[in-house]
Amino acid sequence: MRVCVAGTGYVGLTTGVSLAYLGHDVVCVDHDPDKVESLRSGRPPIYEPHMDALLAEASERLTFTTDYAEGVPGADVVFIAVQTPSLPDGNPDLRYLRSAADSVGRCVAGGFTVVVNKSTVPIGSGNWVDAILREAFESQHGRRPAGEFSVASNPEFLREGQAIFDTLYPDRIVIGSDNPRSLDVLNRLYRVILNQTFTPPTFLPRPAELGAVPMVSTDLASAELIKYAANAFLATKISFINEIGVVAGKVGADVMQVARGIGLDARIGPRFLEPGVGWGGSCFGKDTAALITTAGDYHHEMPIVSAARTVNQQQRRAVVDRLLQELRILKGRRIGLLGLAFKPDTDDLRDAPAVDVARQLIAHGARVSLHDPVAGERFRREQPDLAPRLCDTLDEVFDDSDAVVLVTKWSQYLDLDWEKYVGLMREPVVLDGRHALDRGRLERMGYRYLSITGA
Ligand SMILES: NC(=O)c1ccc[n+]([C@@H]2O[C@H](COP(=O)([O-])OP(=O)(O)OC[C@H]3O[C@@H](n4cnc5c(N)ncnc54)[C@H](O)[C@@H]3O)[C@@H](O)[C@H]2O)c1
Ligand SMILES: O=c1ccn([C@@H]2O[C@H](COP(=O)(O)OP(=O)(O)O[C@H]3O[C@H](CO)[C@@H](O)[C@H](O)[C@H]3O)[C@@H](O)[C@H]2O)c(=O)[nH]1
Repeated sequence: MRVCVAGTGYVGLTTGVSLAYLGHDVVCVDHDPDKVESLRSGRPPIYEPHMDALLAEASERLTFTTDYAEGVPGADVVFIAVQTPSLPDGNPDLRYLRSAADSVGRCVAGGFTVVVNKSTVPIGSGNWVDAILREAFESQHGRRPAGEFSVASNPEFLREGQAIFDTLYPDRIVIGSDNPRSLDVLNRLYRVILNQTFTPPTFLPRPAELGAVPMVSTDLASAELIKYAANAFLATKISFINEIGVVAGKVGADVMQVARGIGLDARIGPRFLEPGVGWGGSCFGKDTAALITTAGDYHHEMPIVSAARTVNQQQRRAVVDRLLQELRILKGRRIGLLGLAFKPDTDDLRDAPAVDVARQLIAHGARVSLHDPVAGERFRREQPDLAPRLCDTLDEVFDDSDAVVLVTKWSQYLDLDWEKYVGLMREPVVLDGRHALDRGRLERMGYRYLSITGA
């Protein structure tokens, strides 16, 4: 099938490259000429495991361009996957979506095209995008559209760092549409994923337990709400275990044992119960804010989701409080932060807890040194005022430091030769912000091990 994808960020690029790998002809459009240039020469502008390999495998069926006219006319499906970041009032900024929909509406021609919102968009955006497409079509063609396109919602659930895995082996595919023809087109587009009949890439084998992938076919508003509800639930689950972690610290219980003990209950499940510094990233903060704002439009408060956000902010402050408790004075102290990306296996720094924690420590007068195995280059661009604190080597981070904090659970930090560094520190304090290090082992090496929950 012929596919066009607007936006080549984490979602758009993953969608475009994966669909090309699966045999579709894909044109990816981005308004940023630097990204397009980089992709044309086979270099993904983002760090995502396996992306360069899949890009190379799918390159024959992939085109990158800044021009919608190269991809939209004659496409069976056009995905809109542009960013929808938060405005200060919590509403998503829809200007990129508006602009993309306008460009698509002007170019759509020939046959029937399903225009799919893959961006996470407020409830009702399907209708809004439909109206923009119609206006743009009319201004371009001088007549009203007569069934050339239909809008559908196909929310994305991929996790950064596992984006290609999640696309090829999703837990489910959700389609919101009231048009049977659109449903049929999207069913055909996704058939090989739904039935798992494609040949997996050698570097990403199919999980043994995976059967057919369920498809949830529903109306536009329900599909849009499914996306927000999923993210709000996951964010709340993490905040819940973090809140339990605080109580565990006070009563002398081990939150990891508690997480295991509740997670074995099939009704609760073991995933997303890892306590620590809390969630960050481009989605949970933005999407919980948008959900609360949407509910507010209907004069409804969302106390559970609001509390999940409050707890998450408290977790970031808890890092500083724990260091204050241990070191008493932070002024002049040298504190190293291990990990800047909001999670391992990505270079994404959006709403990264490390950035918040670094700024809080600096406000307390600490001298902060920062390290990340992958996100350093992006950090220099996006946080220029903090960039001078970035260290190229771990020796620099540990050298003469009063404490180091594990903020991001990169495997490089878990597998570190910790013994080598203990002698470099002025005070051998390790604050394990992810409950991921081996306390006994570190203590035997001479470290003073602290966890974020107070133990
Ligand atoms: N990142 C994730 O893990 C994730 C997962 C699920 C859903 N989402 C949602 O998907 C959407 C995209 O997120 P992302 O992280 O991929 O964003 P991103 O910022 O990484 O990428 C967006 C891309 O769109 C391009 N763009 C912006 N306006 C454009 C236009 N008018 N025409 C063409 N290109 C344009 C930008 O240059 C950029 O390359 C958001 O709504 C997000 O909430 C993200
Ligand atoms: O038990 C856990 C699990 C995660 N996190 C943190 O939560 C954040 C988000 O992690 P994750 O969900 O793995 O990453 P994202 O790439 O942000 O993916 C989320 O957000 C995407 C964007 O909407 C959705 O598509 C995904 O389904 C959803 O998991 C990160 O800071 C993690 O460190 C924890 O603190 N504890």
